[in-house]
Amino acid sequence: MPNRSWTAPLAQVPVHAEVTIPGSKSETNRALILAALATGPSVIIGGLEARDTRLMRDALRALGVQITEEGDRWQVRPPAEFTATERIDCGLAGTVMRFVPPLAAFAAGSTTFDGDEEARVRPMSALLDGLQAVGATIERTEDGLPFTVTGRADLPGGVVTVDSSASSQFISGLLLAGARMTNGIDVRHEGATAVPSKPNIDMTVQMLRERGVQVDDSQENRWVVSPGEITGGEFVVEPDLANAAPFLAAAALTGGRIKVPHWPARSHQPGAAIADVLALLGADVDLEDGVLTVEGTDNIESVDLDLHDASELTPVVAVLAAFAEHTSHIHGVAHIRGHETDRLAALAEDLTAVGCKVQETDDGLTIHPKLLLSNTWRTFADHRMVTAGALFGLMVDDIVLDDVDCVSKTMPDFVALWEKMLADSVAADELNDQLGSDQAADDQGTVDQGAGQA
Ligand SMILES: O=C(O)C1=C[C@@H](OP(=O)(O)O)[C@@H](O)[C@H](O)C1
Ligand SMILES: C=C(OP(=O)(O)O)C(=O)O
Repeated sequence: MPNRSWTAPLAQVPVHAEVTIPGSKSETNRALILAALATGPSVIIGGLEARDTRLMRDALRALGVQITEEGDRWQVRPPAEFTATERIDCGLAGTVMRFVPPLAAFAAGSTTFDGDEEARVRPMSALLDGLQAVGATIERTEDGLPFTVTGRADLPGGVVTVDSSASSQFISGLLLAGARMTNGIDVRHEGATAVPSKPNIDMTVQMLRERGVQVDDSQENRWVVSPGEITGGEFVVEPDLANAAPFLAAAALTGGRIKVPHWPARSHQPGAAIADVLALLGADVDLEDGVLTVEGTDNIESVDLDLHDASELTPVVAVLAAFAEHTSHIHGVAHIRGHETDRLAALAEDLTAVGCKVQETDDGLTIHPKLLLSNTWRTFADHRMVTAGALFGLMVDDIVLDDVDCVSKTMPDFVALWEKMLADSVAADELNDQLGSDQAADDQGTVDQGAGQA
């Protein structure tokens, strides 16, 4: 399919809208995996409908799981035993390539995993080493896709030491399947740097505990999952807070106001950090009755931010930094060179093309804001480069994204939601003008009347 380009619309007025964000990719795909491993049926409510979760459902079905979608209620029936399948397509989904192989390791037979061309360079070896250590057989040529998993229903499990510096998903993948292993699993991280995206591991632990699994995470860099049953049940998915970020950032950038309903009071999604990050960047942020409101002020503050725990936010923060008065620094995100694309290189290229001065560091970016120009914004098959380009295009005319469809990885309705946000903002502005002129006419009437009475 040819790439579809899209000219990001300019903000005609400061944005002013309420935006309902679809379900979290990370929670949806964990809920599906855990429902597949459970001892009884589950219902997932509000799961994300997007490419990554479609690939996950297809992968699980191929391993023998029954899934039926009725609107936003998905019924999941686990199989008595997983069945091996010829090929599983991971697309570009980290959660599929890192969470599904441990399930294939319970199937007696061989399953080959492959994915998009861009997926073949994403790191995998820590997970594959870990799976070998717990008893699976892996055939592989490189540190990545494609590879073949040959499993057994009675996978022993046990102690596994992995270097998870490149992604938290290696640990999450092993933990999610650990309770089903004969001895459970005891995962330790030993590596050059701290595990990134730690809140995502906390999310894994919490979702396991909600399903009756015992997890000991009391020691740093060690997670112990006891063998036992994973219970089914009914589970509700939170909105995807990383996908809320570009909409909320639009308020900060245009001096407008965006409200996002159903914002969780507490969440293990790294995207929850957007509220604090936007406050640091100068916006007014308020959470009341489950609605997060971000209101832009006149300026974007420059920042010095460690995004190691919330690296999904890097593209949005980098774009905001391009509109600050002074230089900003982002660090702690070396591992995002292994995300959908090398995000540090991609952001440096796009921001340089539109006039900023950007330095890539080992683990981040230094962004000096400069004259901003129209240009092509390359998206590198990365959904977050689409949302970042849209954000940039609110302020600079004629920003053309070379491929917008890759946003379907986690938000197929992004363009519609973005354009609706802008249309609602124009409508709110016109209404405001109308109310303003009605009020002025009323005031004038009062003055005239008053004058007549005098
Ligand atoms: O477990 C998860 O659901 C995720 C973990 C993180 O990956 P890394 O640890 O590779 O950053 C995050 O960036 C990704 O979007 C989703
Ligand atoms: C890194 C991301 O995705 P994945 O789940 O494919 O790793 C992301 O969505 O920012």
